[in-house]
Amino acid sequence: MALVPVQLPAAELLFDPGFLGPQEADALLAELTATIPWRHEPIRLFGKEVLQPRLTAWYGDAGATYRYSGLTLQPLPWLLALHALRQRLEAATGSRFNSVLLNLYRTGQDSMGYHADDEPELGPTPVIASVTLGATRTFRLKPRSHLLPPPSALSLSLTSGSLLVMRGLTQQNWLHALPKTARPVGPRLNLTFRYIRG
Ligand SMILES: O=C(O)CCC(=O)C(=O)O
Ligand SMILES: [Fe+2]
Repeated sequence: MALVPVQLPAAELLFDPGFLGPQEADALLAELTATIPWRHEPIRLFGKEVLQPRLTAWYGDAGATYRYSGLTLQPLPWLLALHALRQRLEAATGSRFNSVLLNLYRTGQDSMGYHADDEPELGPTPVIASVTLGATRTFRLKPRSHLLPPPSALSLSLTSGSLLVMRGLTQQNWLHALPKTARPVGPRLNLTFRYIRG
């Protein structure tokens, strides 16, 4: 399948529900779930130290260090499967990536709050390629408060094997989140490929 634009004001969003086939997505989910040294990182939230509601891992080229929420993450060297996925994403998007953040949402209680991927090392108009494996979860985008009149929020159902690309002004004008769900859902693994400026 192919990347198709998703209409969103003051943003550039593309979606391909079939970037990976179902069997390929299942096989990659099983391999990565088993082989990644998952970390459960603390973050500071309103001055208090708490554990993130998800497991994470960071892979990339040497030197692609990533700072967020007071953490400095050193990348692990590329696994073969992640390196191969990076090459396919570079071909599909025409953009380069030197790192990937993996998030494992173990259950519907794991989540990610509203944020923008707007760390300085990503630059002003980052290209973020987001691949989903496993359970379908709802991804939400809401406009930042400076967008007037405020456009409507958007919910996208991110299914296994799908690819969502956020680029252009998306991070400057919108926030995104992966909310908890009360539905009983299995694990979901999300990979966001990024380019960190050295
Ligand atoms: O899990 C997702 O779909 C979103 C992950 C995300 O926003 C991030 O890693 O910055
Ligand atoms: Fe994000």
